[in-house]
This record gives sequence, structure tokens and C-alpha cells, in this order.
Amino acid sequence: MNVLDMKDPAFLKQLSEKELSEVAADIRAFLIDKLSVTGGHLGPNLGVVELTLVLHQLYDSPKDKFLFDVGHQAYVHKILTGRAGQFDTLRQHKGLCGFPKRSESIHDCWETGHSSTSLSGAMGMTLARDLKGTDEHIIPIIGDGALTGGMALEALNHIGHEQRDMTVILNDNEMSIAPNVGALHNMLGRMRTANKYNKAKEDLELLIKKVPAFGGRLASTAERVKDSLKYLLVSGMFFEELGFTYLGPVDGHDLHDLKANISYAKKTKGPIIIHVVTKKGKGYAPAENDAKGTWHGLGPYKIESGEVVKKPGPPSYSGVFAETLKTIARSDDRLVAVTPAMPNGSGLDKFAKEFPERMFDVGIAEQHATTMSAGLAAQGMKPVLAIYSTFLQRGYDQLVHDVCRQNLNVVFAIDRAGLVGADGETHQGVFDISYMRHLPNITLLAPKDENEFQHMLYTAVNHEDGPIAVRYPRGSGLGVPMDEELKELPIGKWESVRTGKDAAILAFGTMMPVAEAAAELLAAKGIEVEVINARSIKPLDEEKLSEISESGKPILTLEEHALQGGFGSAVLEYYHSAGIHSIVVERMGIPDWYIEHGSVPELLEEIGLTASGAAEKVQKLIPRKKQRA
Ligand SMILES: Cc1ncc(C[n+]2csc(CCOP(=O)(O)OP(=O)(O)O)c2C)c(N)n1
Ligand SMILES: CC(=O)[C@@H](O)[C@H](O)COP(=O)(O)O
Ligand SMILES: [Mg+2]
Repeated sequence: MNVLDMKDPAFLKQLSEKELSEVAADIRAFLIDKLSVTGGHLGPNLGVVELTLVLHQLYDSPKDKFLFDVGHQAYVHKILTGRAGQFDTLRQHKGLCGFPKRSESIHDCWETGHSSTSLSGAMGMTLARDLKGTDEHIIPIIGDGALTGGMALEALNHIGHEQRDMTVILNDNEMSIAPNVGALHNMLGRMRTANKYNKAKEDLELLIKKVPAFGGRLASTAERVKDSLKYLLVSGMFFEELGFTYLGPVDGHDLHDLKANISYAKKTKGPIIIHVVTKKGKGYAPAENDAKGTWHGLGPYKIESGEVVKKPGPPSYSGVFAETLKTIARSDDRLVAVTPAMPNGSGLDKFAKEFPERMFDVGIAEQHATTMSAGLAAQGMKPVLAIYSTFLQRGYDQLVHDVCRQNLNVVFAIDRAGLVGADGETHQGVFDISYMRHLPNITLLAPKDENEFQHMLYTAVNHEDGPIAVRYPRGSGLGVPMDEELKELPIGKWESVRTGKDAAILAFGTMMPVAEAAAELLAAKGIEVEVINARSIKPLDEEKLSEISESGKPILTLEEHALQGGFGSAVLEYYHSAGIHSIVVERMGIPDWYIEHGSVPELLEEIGLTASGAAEKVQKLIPRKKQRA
């Protein structure tokens, strides 16, 4: 069947299992082909083709609600709901979103991107259904990785308590991005090999049949023995003890097995969890055999060879992070690295190769990672928590309550700070300055390039005066030379990289090249602008700020961060508190809305965070008479 003809999932209703398997093959071929050009989350989606087909065959979306946890595995759902024709624009500017998007389709009832939210969302929808007296089915689909997220466990606890009708699909492929970790993962492993319980149960039943019955006594004893056997052999009892009916393990690529169990669940009262065992990357050998997590989410690749198309260029910030951390760790055995399930993306997988005993992947557990780091620091270790800006949002109270308030020496390596591009709204790292700079005791730094980054990281690890964060962007550096020796940078001291008498641009991180380019544009108009690398966001360089105000130069602050409460706000607050009201401060940054997916240059262009935009803004601050015609 032509995938592009799939407009409404109702077409699945009358298909036989054979026809369904043909549709599955067509969808797999489509995904492998399309994503070889656009990139995307190929592995997760190849793993849920049969599952998504059966779900849409047996349930009636959009009346019945599918909540895809994380949502990176919703491409099959998007194909079945009429969006196959948009896959050439996947994760591109104004194109198809890589995650469920309510504005895209009535079949997308719940938006995700951050992990472990589906069960809570589903519980809310279940309560709403029961309070309204409607009868739709609520079906969260959560992966084994997402299940390690704390809020998923909070939700399981409540769902089990409420005993309302809901079918949870646990998509267990033994992988998070990298191989999954944790005791839950091990427990699921025991469940995956549960058929030994079924064998033992059959043997027991055979035995009972051979012994002449002593009435119900033997039968009821046998039942108790069977139950305790189940308890002993099948840790699926974990879910049963929480109040769920556990079904599984179910082969997630066997249409018949899937249909039988999901049909049974549809008819069963109360909370059900169906443990579906799938293979990430199923149907495409390079992805199927991926033990590291390369095929979880990736750029374009060559279908025949499975070769990922590599863009040449300077080292990535994550790569510099890993190398620098290894250098520091060789002479500082206090250093311990922590990641919440992002070993590959953060670069800590490379650190772990040299220091396996000093790197901890705690699963998708940002709250735990943050407070565990506090515990490490409380005992004199030097924890470096590598965490994406957007995911640290999940550990905010732990940042406040456990790290900053106790003034513990935790280093936050805040990766993916700034716009991240293709992952869009849920992943843009544009709020961390706002949610960190108001916290007493925190120090917040941002490097202008990868060379300053290595020094900044070294400075942060040697900082013994409380928590310190270094925020840095996704992707490559500027290709600047790297110093051989690491050195400490002065915290609270900015760097003037260009002099100018007419105005000053305060920028940091990725906005430094933009500021310098703007200064060049302005120089062509006879406007001399000082460019300052405001690399210490907290504390500010108050000496420099008062020096600028004495010069009377207007200021433009430039940040790839939310304007609300960002760096520019900090500068305004400083001048206000210092009683300096005469100075002109203009701010440029991320406007007060969520920035969708697209390439970072396109997104910056769209919001005017460009050299020409900055130059235009500064020009308006300069009296006409000072400007060359
Ligand atoms: C709060 C949060 N932390 C980390 C991530 C990054 N992340 C995206 S998918 C993923 C792994 C999900 O594993 P699983 O739920 O098993 O889904 P699978 O990819 O195996 O289908 C992670 C860690 C995220 N999206 N949200
Ligand atoms: C879906 C998800 O949250 C991750 O897969 C994320 O897309 C990884 O981002 P990076 O590609 O920046 O590591
Ligand atoms: Mg998984």
C-alpha cells in the first residue's frame, strides 16, 4: 500500500494480519528511505511499527487517546494519521514536528518531548473522562527508558491507587538512548524471560490433574502454590502489587500476540499494563544491531551501507567537554561525572572509557542526578553533572533546595544551552539563565568559544565557593586554536574584545560572533562600538558596568536566551539598584514565545537575533549627528 494514501487510520479496521504485515513493511521502507535524507529518530520508530498499527486498528483515535511518552517514536502514528506526505519536512523550519503536536492533527491529543509525562497526562485524562461520564479509552505508550523517570513512578502509584480503566503500553526494547540502566531495567529483563514461569505453571497443573482431587482443598492449595510460584518467578508482580493487571511479555512484532493481548485489555476493567517487548531499529540491520544508541536519533545516512553522513568541522562542545574532563580527572580524583541518561549526547561515554568507575548514568532521572550530585559534594567529591539546559528544568527544586541552598560545590555542565534546532520547542535551552541567576550562591558562566570553554570548565572544577554552572551550545565550536595548558579564568570579569566610543554590545557564548559582526557593520557607518564578552552572567562585572555608565555609551545586550529574566534583565536590575537611571540599555534575545523546530540559523533569522538586527538596534541608539551619512 502506498504510505502516502494513508489518510485516516480507519483503513486498518478491516485488514487481516497478513495485510497488516504488508502495511508494516511499507511503513518501514518509507521510514528508512525518508529519514536517510532528513535524519530523525529512526531506531525508536522502526521498533513500534506493528505496535502502532495494532493500536490504531483496535482503538478509535481520536476518540480514544494515545499518549506517546517522549514522543520521538510517533512517526508511525503520524503516517497513519495522514501526515506521510510531510515527512520531507521532518523537524525542519515550518515543517513536520518530530514530536506529537496538537496543532498538527486531531489525533495528537498530548504533546511530549520531555520524558516520563505520558502516565500523568493519561491519569488526568482518565479522571476527566470519569467525571464527565464519557467512555473513551486512554492509552499511554511509555518506553523502558521513560519508565525510569521519577514522575512515571509517581503516576504508576496513583493510577494503581485509583483503579480506573486505563491501558498502559510498556514498550520495552532494553534501550534508553544508550542501553537502559537501573534496577527497573533488570526487573523488566526478568519479566522478558518469564516463560519459565508459564512452563512451571503448566507442569504444576498437569501434576494436579494426575492426583485424584481431594475436593476444592487441593485445588485452592494449588492456586496458592501457583500464585506464590508466579510471585517467585515473574517479577511482573511489581506491577500487580501496584494494582495493575500485568499482561506480558508480549512479542511487539507479532501481530497476533499484540492483537490478542490488547483486545483482552480493552475488555478488562481497571488499570492494565501490557509489557510489549520490541527491538529498537527493527527491520534495518544497522539500527537493529546498534548497541550504543547511534541510531536512536541521527542525521542523514546512506541506506545501503548504514554510513552516517558526517559533516566535517571543528570539535563539538560535548567533545571538548569530554576531553577536558579527562585531563582534569587525571590529576583530580575527587572528580565524578554524572549523566541522566545522556552518556552519548553529553560526551561522557568517552569519559567513561578512561574512568568507568567515576561516571554514573542514573537513567532518565534529572531530579535524582541533581540531588545525588549534592550528596557527592557534601562528602568532598567534585561532581560534574552533565545535563542539557532543557532537562535541568526537571531538577529545579533539587537545584534550589539541595545544591544552592546548601552551597555545595556541584559543577553543572549545561549542554545544549541556547537554541538546539530540530528538536524544537520542548528542547530549546533558553530558560536556564532565568531559572538559575536569581538563586543565591550560584555562579553562572558562558564561554565565547571552545578554547575559553576548556578553561572555564577547569575554573569551574577548581571553584570551591559553591555551585557553578557553565552553559554551552549544541554542536561545534568556532574552530579556534586550543591552548595546551588549562588555566583559571577570573570569575566576575568580562573581556573587552573590541573598543568603541559610541556604544557597547554586551554578549556571551554563541552571540559573540554576532556582536562582532554587528560592530563591523556599524563601523562601516562610522559608529564605533565596544564589544564585551560578558562571560560571567552571575556575578556580573559590576566594575565594567559602572565604567560603561560613566562613559555614557548606550548598551545593547545580546543573548540566545529568553529575554524575560535573562542576562539583559540582570544588567537592567544592576543599573536600577545602583541608582543609575540615565543609561540607555536595549536588550535582544528570545522573545516571549516557544521557538519551534528548524535550523538554528533559520530560527535566529526569524526572531531577528542577527548581526544586522543588532546593528540596526544599536544604530537607533546613536544620535543622528554622530552617524556618517
Ligand atoms: C526529561 C528528559 N530527559 C532526557 C530525555 C532524552 N531522551 C529522549 S528519548 C530518551 C530515551 C527514551 O527511552 P525509552 O523511553 O525506552 O524509548 P525508546 O527510545 O527506547 O523507544 C531520552 C533519555 C528526554 N527527552 N526527556
Ligand atoms: C528525543 C530526545 O529528547 C533526544 O533524543 C534528543 O533529541 C537528543 O538531543 P541531541 O541530539 O541534542 O543529543
Ligand atoms: Mg527503550
